[in-house]
Amino acid sequence: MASAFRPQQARIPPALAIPIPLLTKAIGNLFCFIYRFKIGLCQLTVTPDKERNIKHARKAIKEAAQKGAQLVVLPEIWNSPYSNDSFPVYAEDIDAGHDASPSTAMLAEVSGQLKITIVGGSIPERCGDKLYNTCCIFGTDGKLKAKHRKIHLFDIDIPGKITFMESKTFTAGETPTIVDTGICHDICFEELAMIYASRGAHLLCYPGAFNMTSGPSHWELLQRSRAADNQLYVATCSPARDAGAGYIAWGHSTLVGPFGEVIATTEHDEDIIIAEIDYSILEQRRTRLPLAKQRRGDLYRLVDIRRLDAHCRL
Ligand SMILES: NC(=O)CCC(=O)C(=O)O
Repeated sequence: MASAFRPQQARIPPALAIPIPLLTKAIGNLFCFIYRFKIGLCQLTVTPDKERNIKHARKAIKEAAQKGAQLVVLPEIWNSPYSNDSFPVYAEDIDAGHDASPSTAMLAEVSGQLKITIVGGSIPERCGDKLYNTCCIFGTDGKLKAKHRKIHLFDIDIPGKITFMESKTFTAGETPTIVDTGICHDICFEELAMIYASRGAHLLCYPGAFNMTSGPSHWELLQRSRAADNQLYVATCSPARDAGAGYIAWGHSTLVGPFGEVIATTEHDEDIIIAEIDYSILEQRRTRLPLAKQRRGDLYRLVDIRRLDAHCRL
């Protein structure tokens, strides 16, 4: 997830602020009234057996929670192989209820049971005749807080290296999600991260499946850039690497801090990273290096088109 944590929330007395998240406000905004909490990044192996993938994710979420994580993040496309042939087969109609979506049913059950927030990576979503690459965020009450459809589909063609066209099967989402999560390729777009930051996000989560070409060159660089530019935390969660898969994931799930520093990371095998996030350092760092104040709004400006759209439900 990326949990938005807005300035007025800093007035909440610390006694209330630690450690229980008193959650959520209306219309999709997820507010975590806490300064410090543990995040769990579950870098999972993904197989063609969907039932196994769901059971496996459930087990990993429980393990992360037992280790103290109050917010757990799963990888991009964790219930299905990452392939255009598989997406339509594994897709679930999330809006049609738990029977039609065993993957999100599990997330709802576990988040409520363990009283944790889950950023459910992403799964292929079927909506009418369209497919989306969709991340569902569940609150501590087990309720769906937001659904983010990947906005920037991953189309790449580097001859001899990698060709993958998500747009062959997926339709792009149209709305930035105020719970402030992106999916994978969304991390390449600084404007999106800036919009989230300007709306008060202190943590951006990107479930992501980079590959053996873009992973080594860009994965860490992009996370650290998004974090340093916007002075916030960035969390990424990848599938574990399967060298035999059609699309080989890079792995290296990571938490980056507001100076662009890597706080915790892993290699490419299955792993659960547990790391602490401390929102209180954000204000201190933003005071010491006041990028937001130094920005030259007289020379350049980011236009948040959705904010101007009166019909947009945030
Ligand atoms: N699944 C993805 O969106 C991969 C993104 C990626 O590798 C990139 O370079 O961007």
